[in-house]
Amino acid sequence: MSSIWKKSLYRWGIRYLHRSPASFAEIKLNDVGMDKTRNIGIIAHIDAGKTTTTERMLYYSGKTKRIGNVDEGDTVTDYLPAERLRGITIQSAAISIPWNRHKINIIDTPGHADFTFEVIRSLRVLDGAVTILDGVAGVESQTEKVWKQAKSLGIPRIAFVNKMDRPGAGFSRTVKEITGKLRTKVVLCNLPYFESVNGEEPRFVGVVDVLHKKLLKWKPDSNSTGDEIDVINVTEEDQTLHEVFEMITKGRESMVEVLGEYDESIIDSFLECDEDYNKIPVTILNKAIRKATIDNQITPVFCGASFRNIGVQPLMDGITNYLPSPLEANIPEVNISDERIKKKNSANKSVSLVQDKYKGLIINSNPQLTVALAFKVITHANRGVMTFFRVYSGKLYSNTTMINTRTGKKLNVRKLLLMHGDEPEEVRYIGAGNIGVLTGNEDEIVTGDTLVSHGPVKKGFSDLESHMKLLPIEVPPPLFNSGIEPLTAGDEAHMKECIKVLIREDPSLKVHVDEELGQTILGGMGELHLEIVRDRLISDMKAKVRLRDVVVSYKESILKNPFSSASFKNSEGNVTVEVEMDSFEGKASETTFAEEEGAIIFEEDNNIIILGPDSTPPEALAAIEDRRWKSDHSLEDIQDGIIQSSLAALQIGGPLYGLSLHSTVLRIKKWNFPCTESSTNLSEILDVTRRAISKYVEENESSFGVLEPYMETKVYVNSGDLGEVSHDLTQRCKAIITSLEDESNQHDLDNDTDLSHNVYLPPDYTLSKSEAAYDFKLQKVIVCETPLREMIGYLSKLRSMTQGRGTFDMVYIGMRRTTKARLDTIASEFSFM
Ligand SMILES: Nc1nc2c(ncn2[C@@H]2O[C@H](COP(=O)(O)OP(=O)(O)OP(=O)(O)O)[C@@H](O)[C@H]2O)c(=O)[nH]1
Repeated sequence: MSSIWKKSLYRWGIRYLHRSPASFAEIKLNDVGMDKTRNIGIIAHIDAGKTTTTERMLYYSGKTKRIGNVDEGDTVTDYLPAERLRGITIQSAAISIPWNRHKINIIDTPGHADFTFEVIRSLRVLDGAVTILDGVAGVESQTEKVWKQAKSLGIPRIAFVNKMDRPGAGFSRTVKEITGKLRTKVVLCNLPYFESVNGEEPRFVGVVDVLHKKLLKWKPDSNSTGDEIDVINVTEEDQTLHEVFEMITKGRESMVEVLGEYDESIIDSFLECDEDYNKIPVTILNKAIRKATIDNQITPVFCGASFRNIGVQPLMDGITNYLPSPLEANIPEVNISDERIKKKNSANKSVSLVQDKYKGLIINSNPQLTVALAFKVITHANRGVMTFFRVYSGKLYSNTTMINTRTGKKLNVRKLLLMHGDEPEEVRYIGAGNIGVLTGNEDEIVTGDTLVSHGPVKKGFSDLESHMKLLPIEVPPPLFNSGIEPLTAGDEAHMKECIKVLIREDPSLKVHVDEELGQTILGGMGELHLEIVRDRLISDMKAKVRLRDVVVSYKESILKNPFSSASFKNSEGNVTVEVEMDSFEGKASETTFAEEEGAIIFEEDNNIIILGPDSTPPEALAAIEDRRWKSDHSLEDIQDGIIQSSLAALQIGGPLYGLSLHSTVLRIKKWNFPCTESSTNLSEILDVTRRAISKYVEENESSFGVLEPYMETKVYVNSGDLGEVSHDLTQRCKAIITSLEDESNQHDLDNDTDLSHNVYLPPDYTLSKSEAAYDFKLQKVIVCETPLREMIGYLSKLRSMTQGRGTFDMVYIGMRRTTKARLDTIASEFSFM
């Protein structure tokens, strides 16, 4: 009893029978209320199908007239030439689409680990995320990484198990990995449906909608765009669909069990419905799923095959049904700071800016004020500098004034745009909860800046308003370096201009000039990252430059504390600075200091600078007290100057190879400055600080050593290849193997509780019949720690050892000391860093 079930679909709001280009024309996207807005990101491992799925969403919403394909290089979201050429996403594209009388602002993010920063900055402005998983590969490393980041920001997620059409796809296996590796409870909204025609292998043709008790089948025809869906009512009486009915009943039963833990209304409804799972109304279930998802208690799971145009529309419904509106989202903290230097309070070890925290202030208590976060700055070939921002409160209007609270500078808001991939739409304002673009203001805004405005009202900014700061965006450290030089001296000015543009766009790209060698060094997240930078410089920006080989980013650090300090005085003897150094392991932000109550602690590039509580000269404090302070510079100016100068000195480098210092604690033990004289120059204390640090470094050269980046590496191989691959890892790659595990149960090792225990998991039909399933059972995971340098080009080596079957992934774990033996091998690479 198959029917095209048009009317009922509309009743539950789904518009997926006929794509209607004008479906939302009656409602202007910019006027959709906050409650009907969804800011979502699409996150996943590389190649899981994010762009493919996004393209379908654009098409079904009526936003595009044809489906773009990654493999043909004609997608809307991957619009950079480098993206289309490589078939990967590099920049997060922002696009607004209508669906279900809602507006979905989608950000399609890159999956490659080299572009993790792009994902992090996008996550900061999202209210919810769709995690796309490859049904064959399951939960991959980058998915785990971005999932954790989304979780730490409190962003609710739904999961989409994609590529269900591929041989070896395992829905239930992937769900087990979701619960195991991602540690979340799940509610399975859709189950995969396979059909066998004429005794052929079963083919994935649709999904079982557990909530609505329907079977949704898409046309298997390869020319079908997936607009038409055969919607079949599943009832107990229909014997032909007996199996599907069973799936729905079991699916609902486990849904009720999982949701019942959070929501009593589910249990009440179950009892009212004579304990019949199939009688519980959809509205009750939907409400409970929505609440538990927004509270980050569960993850709703959908499945499909985007490439075959199967299963995308129910996922879109899931977005509007279960992900939060900006009103329900986890609003980032707002800090009010009147300090120009970052302070870290030793008592709570927080690196956030001190002073009062007004959590939730923006939306709730000051709706008139417009507060926005600039999360991305790009330079467009025709439109110039474009700043992507998210408005958290109020409305940002064109032709008004705003203040950048980082610099305290007032800026003009000229043109405002809503972006649809590369297509702009000029608008008069962008309201709270939305993502927009402002043009102009070159060099005035960088990623992470907070922008405050009074909207169209002309008035000045109070002290409080001009010091508001939304939680900043953390920039990961660069792991690879490459020297860059102009082809001729005449090309240098243009090279510098181009680098400036790239750095403004991408804060994970670092530039450093080695004064001694006269060499400019670019630092990036990976080989691909720097390769793309080179392509952009040479092909897009026409810079005449040469980039040297990409090498790992090494650092120097003090390895043993000599318990001495160094002091430096200027020639008149009235400015002095005394310093000492120490080191720490791990992340600066997680390092604790026992006795630093009252100290100013500044952290950058994983170095910590401490202005101890007793470092300020008692004469200076007395001069402030007795109003004898005459200097043109305040105490804060001097402290700020000392910190900035220390930072520069740490960048200049260590005594061994001139590599920048890392994991170093620099203590300013004492400083003095003639504050009762007006004419003293601030630059004097900056110079003395730098010289005191150089003196310390020179005097303690023997205590310094080299650090190199280490990765936690997971290598996936068949058991037959285990011996050769392990041997190669330990011998050639200098790996320390920490464990050897079976792929199939790897996720259960760390955690005893099986979060999938009461979830109904249908049999994975395709698995037992496919070669891939066989491989999966035999797959082993070698978990090890490796120096990053030895992993360059590892994939091709691994492939040749495993007949192309082995894969690996790695995550940066920190800088480690380089052994003497390794130093001899790698020291030649230091010359161009
Ligand atoms: N068989 C099959 N292939 C798919 C499916 N979805 C995507 N693909 C293919 O998988 C490859 C990767 O798809 P993308 O959409 O570029 O994946 P992505 O996650 O956006 O990749 P990055 O942007 O590079 O991170 C392409 O060759 C797609 O055609 C699917 O449902 N089934």
